[in-house]
Amino acid sequence: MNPIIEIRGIQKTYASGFQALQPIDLSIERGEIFALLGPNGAGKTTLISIICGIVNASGGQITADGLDIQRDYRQARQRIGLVPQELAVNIFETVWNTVKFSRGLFGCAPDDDYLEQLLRQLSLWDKKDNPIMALSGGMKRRVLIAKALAHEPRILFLDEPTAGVDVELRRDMWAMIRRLREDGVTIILTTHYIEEAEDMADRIGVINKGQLMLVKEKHALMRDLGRKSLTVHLNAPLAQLPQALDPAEVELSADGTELTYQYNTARENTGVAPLLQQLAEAGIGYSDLSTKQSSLEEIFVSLVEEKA
Ligand SMILES: Nc1ncnc2c1ncn2[C@@H]1O[C@H](COP(=O)(O)OP(=O)(O)OP(=O)(O)O)[C@@H](O)[C@H]1O
Repeated sequence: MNPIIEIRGIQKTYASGFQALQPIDLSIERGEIFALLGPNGAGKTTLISIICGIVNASGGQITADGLDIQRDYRQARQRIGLVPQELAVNIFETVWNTVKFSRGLFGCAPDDDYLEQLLRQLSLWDKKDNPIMALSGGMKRRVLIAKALAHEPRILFLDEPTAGVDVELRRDMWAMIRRLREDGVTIILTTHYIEEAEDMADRIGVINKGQLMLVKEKHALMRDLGRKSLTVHLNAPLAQLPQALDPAEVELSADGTELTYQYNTARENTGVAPLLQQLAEAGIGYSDLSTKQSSLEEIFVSLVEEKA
C-alpha cells in the first residue's frame, strides 16, 4: 500500500445548508486507475473539486503526494491535473497559448517539444493556432485534456470524461489513459458509464447521496457481489415448473423451453449440482447449459437501490 492521495474525514455542507458529502475516508494508490461511480448528484464532482482545491471542504484533511492540499496548496496542486466536465478556458485564446500558459501557471519550465507531442497525441496539432471558440465540441474536450496534462501532473482527475463524446474521442481518450498509467500517472475518474469502469479501473468506489458506500478492487467486487445465472435449454417444453423445483429459485421461460437459476458465485455451495440432479430425477432432459455473470451495472444498481 503506497497511497498518493489520503482523504480523511472530508465532508461538505454547501452554504445553502445542503450536505453534499458525509465524512469520507479514502486512499488512492500510486499508479492505479480508480473509478468513482455514483448516480447524478451523488457528490462525485464535489469530492473531486475539494481535492483539486476548487471547493473548500467543511471538515477533514487531504494530502496529495504527502502534501497537505490546503497548507501546501501550490505544490500539491502542481501534482494534479483536472479534466473538468465543463469548458474552463478562455475561448478567445489559441490552443497552443492555452496549453503553454497552463504549463507556466503551474511553475513548469517551458517544454515546447512535450506540448507538441501532447497536442499530436490528441489530434490537436493542426488546430494549435485556432482560437478555442472555433473548435467543435469534441475538439474543445480534447483541449481540456491537453490543458490538464500540460504541466505533466502525476495525478489526473477526469470528471465524466466521455459523457457526450463520439466513439473516436472515447477511444483516443482511453488509449491516452492507458499510456499515462504505464508512465506511472495515477488516474481518478468519475463516470456514469459503468462498462468503462468495468474495462478500465483497478478499483471502484461507489458513492450515493454523499456517502462512500464501498471501495473495492474491481475483480473482488464482481466476485463478491456478482451473481450468475444458469440457463438450462430443455429438450421439450414444459407446461409448468416441476414440483421438485423451488419457484423462488428457478424460473420457467414463457415458452416453457428454458429454466433459469440465479446463484451467488461467492457461495461455496452454488446449488448447481443439486439442481441438475433434480432435473435428472424428474426425467427432464436438456440439450445445453449456459451461464451469464451479472455485470457491474447490475451490481451497482442493486447497491444504490438497497440503500435508497
Ligand atoms: N454550489 C452548490 N450549492 C449547493 N448545492 C450544491 C452546489 N454544488 C452542488 N450542490 C449539490 O450537491 C450535490 C452533489 O453534487 P455533485 O455535483 O457533487 O454531484 P455529482 O455526483 O457530481 O453529480 P453528476 O453526476 O450529476 O455530475 C447535488 O445535490 C448538488 O445539487
